[in-house]
Amino acid sequence: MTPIDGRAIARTLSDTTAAEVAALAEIGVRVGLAVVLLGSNPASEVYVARKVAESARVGIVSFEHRLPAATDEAALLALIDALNRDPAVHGILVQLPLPEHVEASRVLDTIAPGKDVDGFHPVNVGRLSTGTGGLVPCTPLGCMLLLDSVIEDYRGLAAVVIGKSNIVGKPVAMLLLERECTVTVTHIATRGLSEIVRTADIVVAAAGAPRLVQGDWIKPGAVVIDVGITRIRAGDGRTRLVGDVAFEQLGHARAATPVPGGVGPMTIACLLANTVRAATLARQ
Ligand SMILES: Nc1nc(=O)c2c([nH]1)NC[C@@H]1CN(c3ccc(C(=O)N[C@@H](CCC(=O)O)C(=O)O)cc3)C=[N+]21
Repeated sequence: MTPIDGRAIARTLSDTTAAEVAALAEIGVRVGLAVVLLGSNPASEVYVARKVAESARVGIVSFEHRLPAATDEAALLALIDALNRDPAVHGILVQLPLPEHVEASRVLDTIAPGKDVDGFHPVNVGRLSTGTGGLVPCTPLGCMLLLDSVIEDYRGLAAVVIGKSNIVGKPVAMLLLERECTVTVTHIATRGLSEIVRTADIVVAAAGAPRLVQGDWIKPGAVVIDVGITRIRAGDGRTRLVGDVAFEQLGHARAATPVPGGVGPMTIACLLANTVRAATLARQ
Protein backbone atom coordinates (compact mmCIF):
# COMPACT_ATOMS: atom_id res chain seq x y z
CA MET A 1 0.00 0.00 0.00
CA THR A 2 1.25 3.44 -0.92
CA PRO A 3 0.53 6.08 1.69
CA ILE A 4 -0.70 9.27 -0.01
CA ASP A 5 1.30 12.18 1.40
CA GLY A 6 -1.24 14.97 1.86
CA ARG A 7 1.32 17.33 3.33
CA ALA A 8 3.59 17.06 0.27
CA ILE A 9 0.73 17.41 -2.23
CA ALA A 10 -0.64 20.38 -0.26
CA ARG A 11 2.81 22.01 -0.31
CA THR A 12 3.02 21.65 -4.09
CA LEU A 13 -0.44 23.19 -4.51
CA SER A 14 0.44 26.04 -2.15
CA ASP A 15 3.64 26.73 -4.13
CA THR A 16 1.50 27.15 -7.27
CA THR A 17 -0.91 29.36 -5.32
CA ALA A 18 1.99 31.51 -4.07
CA ALA A 19 3.18 32.01 -7.65
CA GLU A 20 -0.34 33.06 -8.70
CA VAL A 21 -0.59 35.45 -5.75
CA ALA A 22 2.74 36.99 -6.81
CA ALA A 23 1.56 37.33 -10.42
CA LEU A 24 -1.60 39.11 -9.24
CA ALA A 25 0.51 41.40 -7.04
CA GLU A 26 2.45 42.38 -10.19
CA ILE A 27 -0.75 43.78 -11.65
CA GLY A 28 -1.69 45.52 -8.42
CA VAL A 29 -4.05 42.94 -6.89
CA ARG A 30 -3.42 42.01 -3.24
CA VAL A 31 -5.37 38.80 -2.70
CA GLY A 32 -7.39 38.99 0.53
CA LEU A 33 -9.22 36.36 2.63
CA ALA A 34 -11.60 37.17 5.48
CA VAL A 35 -11.98 34.51 8.18
CA VAL A 36 -14.90 34.92 10.58
CA LEU A 37 -14.99 33.02 13.86
CA LEU A 38 -17.85 33.23 16.36
CA GLY A 39 -16.91 32.26 19.88
CA SER A 40 -13.99 30.00 20.62
CA ASN A 41 -13.79 26.27 20.65
CA PRO A 42 -10.29 24.79 20.78
CA ALA A 43 -10.56 22.91 17.45
CA SER A 44 -11.81 25.98 15.56
CA GLU A 45 -9.01 28.06 17.08
CA VAL A 46 -6.45 25.58 15.73
CA TYR A 47 -7.94 25.53 12.23
CA VAL A 48 -8.35 29.28 12.01
CA ALA A 49 -4.76 29.80 13.20
CA ARG A 50 -3.60 27.39 10.49
CA LYS A 51 -5.62 29.14 7.80
CA VAL A 52 -4.18 32.52 8.79
CA ALA A 53 -0.59 31.17 8.96
CA GLU A 54 -0.85 29.39 5.59
CA SER A 55 -2.40 32.49 3.99
CA ALA A 56 0.61 34.51 5.08
CA ARG A 57 2.98 31.87 3.72
CA VAL A 58 1.54 32.19 0.19
CA GLY A 59 1.23 35.98 0.38
CA ILE A 60 -2.54 36.21 0.89
CA VAL A 61 -3.62 39.02 3.22
CA SER A 62 -5.97 37.69 5.88
CA PHE A 63 -8.58 39.63 7.78
CA GLU A 64 -9.50 37.85 10.99
CA HIS A 65 -12.86 38.66 12.56
CA ARG A 66 -13.20 37.08 15.98
CA LEU A 67 -16.62 37.81 17.43
CA PRO A 68 -18.04 36.87 20.84
CA ALA A 69 -20.06 33.64 20.90
CA ALA A 70 -23.16 35.65 21.84
CA THR A 71 -23.00 37.85 18.71
CA ASP A 72 -26.50 37.93 17.26
CA GLU A 73 -27.32 36.83 13.76
CA ALA A 74 -28.13 40.32 12.53
CA ALA A 75 -24.67 41.59 13.51
CA LEU A 76 -23.00 38.64 11.76
CA LEU A 77 -25.07 39.20 8.61
CA ALA A 78 -24.12 42.90 8.69
CA LEU A 79 -20.42 41.97 8.87
CA ILE A 80 -20.79 39.58 5.92
CA ASP A 81 -22.58 42.28 3.97
CA ALA A 82 -19.68 44.67 4.61
CA LEU A 83 -17.15 42.00 3.54
CA ASN A 84 -19.20 41.32 0.39
CA ARG A 85 -18.77 44.99 -0.57
CA ASP A 86 -15.11 45.32 0.50
CA PRO A 87 -12.91 45.22 -2.65
CA ALA A 88 -9.87 44.13 -0.57
CA VAL A 89 -11.67 40.89 0.34
CA HIS A 90 -11.75 38.21 -2.38
CA GLY A 91 -12.76 35.29 -0.18
CA ILE A 92 -14.99 34.97 2.88
CA LEU A 93 -14.95 31.97 5.19
CA VAL A 94 -17.25 31.68 8.20
CA GLN A 95 -15.87 28.98 10.44
CA LEU A 96 -18.37 26.18 11.15
CA PRO A 97 -20.01 25.00 13.32
CA LEU A 98 -21.82 28.19 14.32
CA PRO A 99 -23.46 28.65 17.75
CA GLU A 100 -27.03 27.37 17.89
CA HIS A 101 -28.71 30.76 18.07
CA VAL A 102 -27.42 31.53 14.56
CA GLU A 103 -29.13 29.98 11.52
CA ALA A 104 -26.14 28.67 9.55
CA SER A 105 -28.07 28.47 6.27
CA ARG A 106 -29.02 32.15 6.48
CA VAL A 107 -25.36 33.03 7.04
CA LEU A 108 -24.14 30.94 4.10
CA ASP A 109 -26.88 32.34 1.85
CA THR A 110 -25.63 35.87 2.61
CA ILE A 111 -22.04 35.37 1.41
CA ALA A 112 -21.64 36.65 -2.16
CA PRO A 113 -21.31 33.48 -4.34
CA GLY A 114 -18.18 34.91 -6.00
CA LYS A 115 -16.47 35.27 -2.60
CA ASP A 116 -17.75 31.97 -1.20
CA VAL A 117 -14.39 30.16 -1.01
CA ASP A 118 -15.99 27.33 1.02
CA GLY A 119 -18.39 26.64 -1.86
CA PHE A 120 -21.36 26.36 0.51
CA HIS A 121 -23.66 29.01 -1.01
CA PRO A 122 -26.69 27.46 -2.80
CA VAL A 123 -25.54 28.99 -6.11
CA ASN A 124 -22.19 27.19 -5.86
CA VAL A 125 -23.90 23.98 -4.70
CA GLY A 126 -26.15 24.21 -7.77
CA ARG A 127 -23.19 24.91 -10.04
CA LEU A 128 -21.39 21.85 -8.73
CA SER A 129 -24.43 19.63 -9.19
CA THR A 130 -24.92 20.81 -12.77
CA GLY A 131 -21.18 20.84 -13.59
CA THR A 132 -21.27 24.52 -14.55
CA GLY A 133 -18.25 25.92 -12.69
CA GLY A 134 -18.48 27.81 -9.42
CA LEU A 135 -16.33 27.53 -6.32
CA VAL A 136 -15.91 23.92 -5.11
CA PRO A 137 -15.83 23.06 -1.37
CA CYS A 138 -12.24 22.75 -0.12
CA THR A 139 -12.26 19.28 1.46
CA PRO A 140 -13.95 17.54 -1.52
CA LEU A 141 -11.59 19.35 -3.90
CA GLY A 142 -8.66 18.20 -1.75
CA CYS A 143 -9.94 14.60 -1.86
CA MET A 144 -10.00 14.71 -5.67
CA LEU A 145 -6.45 16.08 -5.90
CA LEU A 146 -5.26 13.29 -3.59
CA LEU A 147 -7.05 10.71 -5.76
CA ASP A 148 -5.56 12.32 -8.88
CA SER A 149 -2.09 11.53 -7.48
CA VAL A 150 -2.78 7.78 -7.91
CA ILE A 151 -5.69 7.41 -10.36
CA GLU A 152 -5.39 8.27 -14.02
CA ASP A 153 -8.71 7.06 -15.41
CA TYR A 154 -11.81 7.22 -13.19
CA ARG A 155 -14.24 6.15 -15.86
CA GLY A 156 -16.47 3.33 -14.62
CA LEU A 157 -14.72 2.87 -11.28
CA ALA A 158 -16.97 2.01 -8.34
CA ALA A 159 -16.74 4.80 -5.76
CA VAL A 160 -18.36 4.46 -2.34
CA VAL A 161 -18.76 7.59 -0.23
CA ILE A 162 -19.50 7.10 3.47
CA GLY A 163 -21.17 10.23 4.83
CA LYS A 164 -23.88 12.49 3.46
CA SER A 165 -22.91 15.92 4.79
CA ASN A 166 -23.29 19.06 2.71
CA ILE A 167 -19.63 19.84 3.45
CA VAL A 168 -18.03 16.59 2.27
CA GLY A 169 -20.25 13.60 1.42
CA LYS A 170 -22.63 15.18 -1.09
CA PRO A 171 -20.11 17.40 -2.92
CA VAL A 172 -17.42 14.70 -3.18
CA ALA A 173 -20.08 12.37 -4.64
CA MET A 174 -20.82 15.03 -7.28
CA LEU A 175 -17.14 15.36 -8.18
CA LEU A 176 -16.72 11.58 -8.52
CA LEU A 177 -19.86 11.41 -10.64
CA GLU A 178 -18.45 14.16 -12.87
CA ARG A 179 -15.44 11.84 -13.50
CA GLU A 180 -17.88 9.08 -14.52
CA CYS A 181 -17.40 6.89 -11.48
CA THR A 182 -20.34 4.76 -10.45
CA VAL A 183 -21.06 6.46 -7.15
CA THR A 184 -22.81 4.99 -4.13
CA VAL A 185 -23.50 7.35 -1.25
CA THR A 186 -23.82 5.60 2.09
CA HIS A 187 -23.95 6.78 5.67
CA ILE A 188 -24.06 5.64 9.24
CA ALA A 189 -27.63 4.26 8.89
CA THR A 190 -26.86 2.30 5.70
CA ARG A 191 -27.69 -1.40 6.05
CA GLY A 192 -24.95 -3.80 5.03
CA LEU A 193 -22.43 -0.98 4.87
CA SER A 194 -19.37 -3.25 4.98
CA GLU A 195 -20.61 -5.31 1.98
CA ILE A 196 -21.20 -2.16 -0.06
CA VAL A 197 -17.77 -0.75 0.80
CA ARG A 198 -16.24 -4.09 -0.25
CA THR A 199 -17.39 -3.42 -3.84
CA ALA A 200 -15.49 -0.13 -4.03
CA ASP A 201 -12.45 0.75 -6.15
CA ILE A 202 -12.47 4.13 -4.39
CA VAL A 203 -13.59 4.67 -0.79
CA VAL A 204 -14.11 8.15 0.64
CA ALA A 205 -14.78 7.84 4.38
CA ALA A 206 -16.40 10.98 5.76
CA ALA A 207 -18.75 9.76 8.48
CA GLY A 208 -16.88 11.21 11.44
CA ALA A 209 -16.93 7.79 13.08
CA PRO A 210 -13.49 6.85 14.41
CA ARG A 211 -12.09 3.61 12.93
CA LEU A 212 -15.47 2.70 11.41
CA VAL A 213 -13.87 1.19 8.29
CA GLN A 214 -11.92 -1.99 9.01
CA GLY A 215 -9.27 -3.57 6.79
CA ASP A 216 -11.56 -6.43 5.71
CA TRP A 217 -14.07 -3.88 4.31
CA ILE A 218 -11.51 -2.87 1.70
CA LYS A 219 -11.18 -4.66 -1.63
CA PRO A 220 -7.57 -5.50 -2.56
CA GLY A 221 -6.19 -2.71 -4.74
CA ALA A 222 -8.75 -0.09 -3.67
CA VAL A 223 -7.80 3.54 -3.01
CA VAL A 224 -8.95 4.89 0.37
CA ILE A 225 -9.39 8.55 1.31
CA ASP A 226 -9.96 9.14 5.03
CA VAL A 227 -11.71 12.44 5.72
CA GLY A 228 -12.56 11.68 9.34
CA ILE A 229 -10.67 13.50 12.05
CA THR A 230 -11.77 12.89 15.60
CA ARG A 231 -9.75 14.16 18.53
CA ILE A 232 -9.42 11.42 21.11
CA ARG A 233 -8.06 11.76 24.62
CA ALA A 234 -5.67 8.91 25.26
CA GLY A 235 -4.98 7.27 28.63
CA ASP A 236 -1.98 9.50 29.26
CA GLY A 237 -4.23 12.59 28.97
CA ARG A 238 -2.75 13.59 25.59
CA THR A 239 -5.00 14.01 22.60
CA ARG A 240 -4.47 12.41 19.23
CA LEU A 241 -6.33 12.47 15.93
CA VAL A 242 -8.14 9.37 14.73
CA GLY A 243 -9.56 8.85 11.25
CA ASP A 244 -12.64 6.94 10.07
CA VAL A 245 -10.41 4.16 8.75
CA ALA A 246 -8.16 1.63 10.52
CA PHE A 247 -5.16 2.70 8.44
CA GLU A 248 -2.76 0.04 9.76
CA GLN A 249 -5.10 -2.68 8.40
CA LEU A 250 -4.83 -1.46 4.80
CA GLY A 251 -1.80 -3.47 3.67
CA HIS A 252 -3.77 -4.86 0.71
CA ALA A 253 -5.11 -1.47 -0.49
CA ARG A 254 -3.43 0.24 -3.45
CA ALA A 255 -3.10 3.58 -1.69
CA ALA A 256 -4.57 5.41 1.29
CA THR A 257 -4.38 8.71 3.15
CA PRO A 258 -3.19 8.86 6.76
CA VAL A 259 -4.71 10.98 9.54
CA PRO A 260 -3.15 13.38 10.27
CA GLY A 261 -1.18 14.32 7.15
CA GLY A 262 -3.78 13.38 4.54
CA VAL A 263 -6.93 15.33 3.75
CA GLY A 264 -6.51 18.01 6.47
CA PRO A 265 -3.55 19.85 4.91
CA MET A 266 -5.27 19.68 1.50
CA THR A 267 -8.36 21.42 2.87
CA ILE A 268 -6.28 24.47 3.75
CA ALA A 269 -4.26 24.43 0.52
CA CYS A 270 -7.54 24.27 -1.46
CA LEU A 271 -8.97 27.17 0.54
CA LEU A 272 -6.02 29.31 -0.55
CA ALA A 273 -6.31 28.08 -4.15
CA ASN A 274 -10.03 28.94 -4.10
CA THR A 275 -9.24 32.42 -2.80
CA VAL A 276 -6.91 33.07 -5.75
CA ARG A 277 -9.54 31.66 -8.06
CA ALA A 278 -12.14 34.02 -6.58
CA ALA A 279 -9.76 36.97 -7.02
CA THR A 280 -9.10 35.98 -10.64
CA LEU A 281 -12.78 35.45 -11.50
CA ALA A 282 -13.64 38.82 -9.91
CA ARG A 283 -11.50 40.51 -12.58
CA GLN A 284 -13.31 38.88 -15.49
N1 LIG B 1 -16.29 27.14 7.07
C1 LIG B 1 -15.48 26.14 7.36
N2 LIG B 1 -14.65 25.65 6.40
C2 LIG B 1 -13.79 24.63 6.69
O1 LIG B 1 -13.03 24.18 5.82
C3 LIG B 1 -13.80 24.09 8.01
C4 LIG B 1 -14.69 24.61 8.95
N3 LIG B 1 -15.52 25.62 8.59
N4 LIG B 1 -14.75 24.12 10.20
C5 LIG B 1 -13.87 23.06 10.65
C6 LIG B 1 -13.42 22.18 9.50
C7 LIG B 1 -12.19 21.34 9.79
N5 LIG B 1 -11.18 21.81 8.87
C8 LIG B 1 -9.86 21.35 8.88
C9 LIG B 1 -8.83 22.05 8.30
C10 LIG B 1 -7.52 21.60 8.40
C11 LIG B 1 -7.22 20.46 9.07
C12 LIG B 1 -5.80 20.02 9.20
O2 LIG B 1 -4.90 20.70 8.75
N6 LIG B 1 -5.55 18.87 9.83
C13 LIG B 1 -4.22 18.37 10.08
C14 LIG B 1 -3.97 18.19 11.57
C15 LIG B 1 -4.42 19.34 12.40
C16 LIG B 1 -4.20 19.11 13.89
O3 LIG B 1 -3.10 18.65 14.29
O4 LIG B 1 -5.15 19.39 14.63
C17 LIG B 1 -4.07 17.02 9.43
O5 LIG B 1 -5.08 16.33 9.22
O6 LIG B 1 -2.94 16.63 9.17
C18 LIG B 1 -8.23 19.72 9.63
C19 LIG B 1 -9.53 20.17 9.52
C20 LIG B 1 -11.69 22.80 8.10
N7 LIG B 1 -12.97 23.04 8.39
